[in-house]
Amino acid sequence: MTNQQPVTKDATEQRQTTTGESQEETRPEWTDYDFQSDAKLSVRDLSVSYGDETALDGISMDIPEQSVTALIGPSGCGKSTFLRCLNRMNDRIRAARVDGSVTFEGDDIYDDGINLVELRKRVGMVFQSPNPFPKSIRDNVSYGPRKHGTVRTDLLAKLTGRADTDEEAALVERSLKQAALWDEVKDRLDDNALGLSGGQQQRLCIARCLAVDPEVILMDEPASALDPIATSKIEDLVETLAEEYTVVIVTHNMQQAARISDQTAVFLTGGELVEFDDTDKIFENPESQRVEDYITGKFG
Ligand SMILES: Nc1ncnc2c1ncn2[C@@H]1O[C@H](COP(=O)(O)OP(=O)(O)OP(=O)(O)O)[C@@H](O)[C@H]1O
Repeated sequence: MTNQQPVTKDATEQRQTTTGESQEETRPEWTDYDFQSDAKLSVRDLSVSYGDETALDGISMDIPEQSVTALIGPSGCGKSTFLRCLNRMNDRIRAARVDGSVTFEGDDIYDDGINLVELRKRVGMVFQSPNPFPKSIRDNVSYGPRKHGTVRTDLLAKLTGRADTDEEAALVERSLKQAALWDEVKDRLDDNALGLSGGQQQRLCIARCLAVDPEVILMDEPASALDPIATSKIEDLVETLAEEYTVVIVTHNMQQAARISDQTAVFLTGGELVEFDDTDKIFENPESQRVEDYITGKFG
């Protein structure tokens, strides 16, 4: 029998927290991910609190373009808060205080004078529960382009014969095809969207997001309310979308993160980003003992 003591990866002394998560030193190099493309979004020293409670604590992270970045971690570690910071959705939460910067193609989105409507057009969002409008499938998709004036279909345009009817039809078709929904709905575009299945509704919400030509798509657990077949369709879709768009996705499902993402960021208790790297590296050989414990199901 050997006399060896069990050692952690970096031999850092560890303590168990009440959540079962052990505490260890966090090293900056574990989050300093050196990816081989341009950064679409650069986050620096981002902290968020809700009243007295810290939800994110000094996060710095670059998000590579045209790829899928997964955000994983136990419940309450700040994944959704982080996602909402990327298009300033936290502005809608009165108690939220945001410090630090998020740069999108050179501009700090937290600067005064940023046009939030334009920002959220370029950095779109898909939510956990499908939330189509109680309107026709067609109107759901064309709602954004009409609002932004990309297509004109108002009464005056119609009366003067200047309505962009063909343009609108083409945009609806393109967006529904991109969202892998066209074949299922092309013969019932005027039906109410609420009559679609949950999975179809979620792909419609993705089509609605795509219709305004975003560059980044933020997804907050987009498949968590769906059955396995609908989930698999969303996963396939996310991988396809990343050929053209930058996708950032929050998921509780680690197999899903491993299947569809190119890189994974692991957040842990206290709103801390512990490790960010290629997804294969995170799942096969993480640097942090806490990340390994989380991934192998020891807590969370
Ligand atoms: N609108 C809010 N008002 C007050 N506190 C909030 C609000 N949203 C989130 N929080 C708190 O901030 C912390 C982080 O929450 P957040 O939802 O970002 O975590 P999460 O990792 O996405 O959790 P989950 O996986 O359960 O969705 C939690 O302690 C949560 O209670």
